[in-house]
Amino acid sequence: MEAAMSFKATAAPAPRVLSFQSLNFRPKFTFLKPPTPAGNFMAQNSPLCIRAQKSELKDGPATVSSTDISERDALKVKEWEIGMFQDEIAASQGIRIRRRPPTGPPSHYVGPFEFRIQNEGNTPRNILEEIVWNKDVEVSQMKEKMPLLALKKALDNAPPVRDFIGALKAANSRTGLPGLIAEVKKASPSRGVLREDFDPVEIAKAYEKGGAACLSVLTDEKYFQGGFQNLEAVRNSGVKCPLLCKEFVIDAWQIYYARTKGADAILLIAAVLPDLDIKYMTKICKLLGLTALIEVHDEREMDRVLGIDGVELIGINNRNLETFEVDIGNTKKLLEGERGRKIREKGIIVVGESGLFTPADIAYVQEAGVKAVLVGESIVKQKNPTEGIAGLFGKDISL
Ligand SMILES: O=C(O)c1ccccc1NCC(=O)[C@H](O)[C@H](O)COP(=O)(O)O
Repeated sequence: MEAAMSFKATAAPAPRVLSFQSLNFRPKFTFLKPPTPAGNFMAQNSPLCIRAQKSELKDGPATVSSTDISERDALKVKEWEIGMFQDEIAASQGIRIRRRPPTGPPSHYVGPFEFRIQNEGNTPRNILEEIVWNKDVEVSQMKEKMPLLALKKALDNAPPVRDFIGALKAANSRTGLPGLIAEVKKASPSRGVLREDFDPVEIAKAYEKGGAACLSVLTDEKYFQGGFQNLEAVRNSGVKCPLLCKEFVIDAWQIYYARTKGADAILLIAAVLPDLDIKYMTKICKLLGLTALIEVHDEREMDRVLGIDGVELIGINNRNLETFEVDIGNTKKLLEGERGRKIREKGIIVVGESGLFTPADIAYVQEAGVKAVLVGESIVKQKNPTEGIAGLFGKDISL
């Protein structure tokens, strides 16, 4: 396993620089241009594509004496302010997930009780927020080991991209049933370990044999016991189904990384990413030939995503990632009325995700309007996942 992949997200994020809050220090922000076809891509760090201008750091802001504050400290101040700015934008779009702990020490901090109480905002509000905060640390460490330039070079050796949406449409027309994205998933925060004897390649082959159109491979290690080594192994195993990299993407760097490991598609979660991120990341996906599966969970997220040009594939998650509650009625609710009409008009393919166990569940979400489904637990838990697929659809869909 290469160095970048051996990382486990246990390290604590760098503490925020609280003492600078009181300084009257206003940064200028630069919204970077989207990537050009020539690959003139600059925003390798900030998901919101916002950068403090470096020249400003050199001269120092007018309101703070440049002898008081080193360039390094100034950079920290800017990073802190940019972080605040990101969360403000996200909150204005109804996003409750903060990108990182707002102040003070990280959640793992075990120092004096009073200090912990003062900083209790640093405790994640729910599991999704905890995952995102860990991912923030993990990604920044991985980026240090493998900067974007190196990743771009690695793209030359990546296997060719396969048509994810094409495979779903073909399966749908062939069987008259939703195309199946079968998930290679060992464990999850809500269900614990789903399968002890977990061999990702064996499971992937069994899924393909059972008629899966595409596969979803969990790459998060800490919460799902997945990994990029699984994605790479499945990709190199001869399995032909296009692969979704099931990650918690917070940074465009991860999209490049997923492509170098053989992904054909990647998940973007609207509960985590503001519109600007989704727009920007969708463009990067297009540039790399990847399909973006944009996941929504409620009406507000669906409306935001429907307002974004170029969206081709939307997943409706029946699992509330903050509470773990699963309700397949969610798919129906989000496809009713004007939203369903807009989706059909735009030719967007909808994927029903999570909590699908029986042929009746499949029929229900198909009736609601989905052309594809994403299924993990109900098939990965079966001794023979090939038979698990037949059981889920009520018939052999490999024919
Ligand atoms: O599954 C979880 O517990 C979970 C928790 C936090 C964030 C994401 C989570 N799951 C991702 C998914 O939505 C599912 O893996 C996927 O849709 C398949 O669901 P299922 O068929 O119910 O395994």
